[in-house]
Amino acid sequence: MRETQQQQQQQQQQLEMAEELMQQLRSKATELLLREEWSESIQVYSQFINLCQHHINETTPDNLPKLHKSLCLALSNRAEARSRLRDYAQALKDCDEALKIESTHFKTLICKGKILLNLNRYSMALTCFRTAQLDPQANGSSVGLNGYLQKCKKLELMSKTGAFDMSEWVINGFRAKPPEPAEYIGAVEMRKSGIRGRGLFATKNMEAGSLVLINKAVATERGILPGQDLDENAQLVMWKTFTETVMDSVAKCSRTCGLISTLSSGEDEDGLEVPEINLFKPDSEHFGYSNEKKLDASRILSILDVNSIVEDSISSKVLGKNSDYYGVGLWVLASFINHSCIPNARRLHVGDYVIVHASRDVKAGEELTFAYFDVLNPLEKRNEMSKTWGFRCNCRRCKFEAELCSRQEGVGEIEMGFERGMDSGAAVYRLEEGMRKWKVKEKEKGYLRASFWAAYGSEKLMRSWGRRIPMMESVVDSIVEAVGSDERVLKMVVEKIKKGNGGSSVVEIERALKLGRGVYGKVMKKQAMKSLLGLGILEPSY
Ligand SMILES: C[S@@+](CC[C@H](N)C(=O)[O-])C[C@H]1O[C@@H](n2cnc3c(N)ncnc32)[C@H](O)[C@@H]1O
Repeated sequence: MRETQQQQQQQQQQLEMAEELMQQLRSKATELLLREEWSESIQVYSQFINLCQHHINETTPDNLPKLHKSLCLALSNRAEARSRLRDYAQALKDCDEALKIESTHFKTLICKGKILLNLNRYSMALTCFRTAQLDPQANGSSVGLNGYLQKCKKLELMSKTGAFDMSEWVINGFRAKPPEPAEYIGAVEMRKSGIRGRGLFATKNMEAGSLVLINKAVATERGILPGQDLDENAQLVMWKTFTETVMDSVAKCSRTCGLISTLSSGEDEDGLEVPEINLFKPDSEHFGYSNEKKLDASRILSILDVNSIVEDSISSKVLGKNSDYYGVGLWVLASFINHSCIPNARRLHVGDYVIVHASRDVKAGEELTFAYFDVLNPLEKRNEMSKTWGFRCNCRRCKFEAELCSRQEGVGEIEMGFERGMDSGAAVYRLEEGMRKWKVKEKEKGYLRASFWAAYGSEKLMRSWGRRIPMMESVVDSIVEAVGSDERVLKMVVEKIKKGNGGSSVVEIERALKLGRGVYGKVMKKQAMKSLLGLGILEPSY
C-alpha cells in the first residue's frame, strides 16, 4: 500500500517536473519567435514538441485537451518559423500535424495559406483561408484574412486566364509597388525542338503582345554594380549567393528539386526526356520526377550555367531601375525556351516573375523563342555572343546568312566597310542593291536588315539618303517580321510620329501601338501604352 503511494507520488513529481520543463521551453521558444530568431526557436519548439508528444502518451484523459492545444500551437509556431526560413516542405508538414489536432486552427490555416500562396498553389491557399473564415477568431482579424482572401481569388483567376495588366503601374510612372502577377501557362506545349533539345511551342495563333507564360523564380539575386572594375568581382559574389540560394531550395523542397532536375545540364541535350507540361502548372499535385537523377552540387552548377538568365535592359527600364542594375535568376519553365536570332517572344521581369509574351504574331505550331543576346547584330558578332553562352546557334537566320556569306563575298565586304567607317547610307544602299542581285527573298531581307541595324537605325541615314533607300516603314516591317518588336525599332517609329507634330495618321499610331505591345506585352489601357511609348501628349489626328 505504502509502495503504491510512493510510486504515485514519484509519478506526480515527474509529471510536475515535465510540466515545468515544458512551460520553460514554451516561453523560451515564444520569446525567440518574437525576436525573429527563427532557427533557434525551431530548435526549442522541437524539444517542446517531442516532450509534449511523449507526455500525451503518459497523461490522464482530463489532461489531454490542454496538451493537445499546446502541441497544436507549438506546431503552428514552428511552421511559421520554418516558413520564414523558406523551408516550406517542413513547414507544411507541421501545419498538417497541427490541423490533425484542430482542423480549423486559425493561426495554422493562415500560416498554411500564406505558404501555399508563396508556392503559387492558389486554389489550395484559397481553401485554407476559406476554412479559416469558419473559425471564431476570424471575426477579430477579419481585415487581414479578407485581404488574403481577395488576393488569393485575384491570383487564382489570373493564373487561369492570364489577365495580368500593368496599366496602373505604367500610368503611375512605375513609382508605386509593381503589380503582383500569378504564375500562368498559356497556349503552349513542350516538344522536341528542331533547334536543340526540348522547346516550347504555340498551340494556338497568338497576336503580338499575347501572354505566353508567367513564371516565378526559384531564386534571384539583384544589385547595383557601380563602376567597371567592381563589376566582375561583385558579379561573382552575386553569382555565389545565387547558387547557394538555389542549392538551399533544392535541399528543402522536393518539388523544386524535381523541377530543376528536368533542366538541361548541357550534356546530350537532344537525348533528354520531354517532361509533362502539367508538372509546371501552379496548382500541380504532380511531383513526378525520378530520384535517380539526384541533384548533386556539381550538377546544379552545370544546370545553372545553362539555364540562368540575366534580367535584360528593357526590364530594368520598365522597372524604373538605373543602368548599373544587374539581376540574375532561374525560372524553370522559361528555361525551356530556346534562343533564336529570329525570335518571336520577349521576356520582361516584374518582381520575382518573368513574363513572356509574343513579340510578333505567332502561328499555332511555331516554336516560341526569345533572344538570349542582342540579335540586331551581324552574323559574326552573334556567333561570338552565342559562343559565350556555350552553343553555336542553329537558327534559320544563322544558317541562311552563313550560306549566303560563303556564296557572296559582298556581304562580308559591306560589313567590313561599315566597321571601318563607311557611311551608313552607303552601306544600306550597297546591301539593298546586293539583296536584289543575290535574289534574296522578301522574308530573308529582314534577316540581313536586322544584321545591319546599326546602319539602318542611324538618324543620318534617313536625312541624307532619302529616296535611294527603301522607306522606313517597309524596313521596319521586314525587320519586325524577322526578329519581332524591338525597343530601338519602336523608338524610330515613335520619333517619326513625334516629328509629325500630331499630323500622324491612325494607321501610324496603331502601328506604333502594335510594336509597343510586341515590346512590352499587352498593356490593357491604351493611355498607359501611349505613355509607355512617350506618345502620351500626342493625340492622333482622328
Ligand atoms: C535554357 S536551355 C534551352 C532549353 C534546352 N533546349 C533544353 O532542352 O533544355 C539553353 C540551351 O539550349 C540550347 N540552345 C538554345 N538555343 C539554341 C540555339 N539557337 N542553337 C543551338 N542551341 C541552342 C543550348 O544548348 C543552350 O545551352
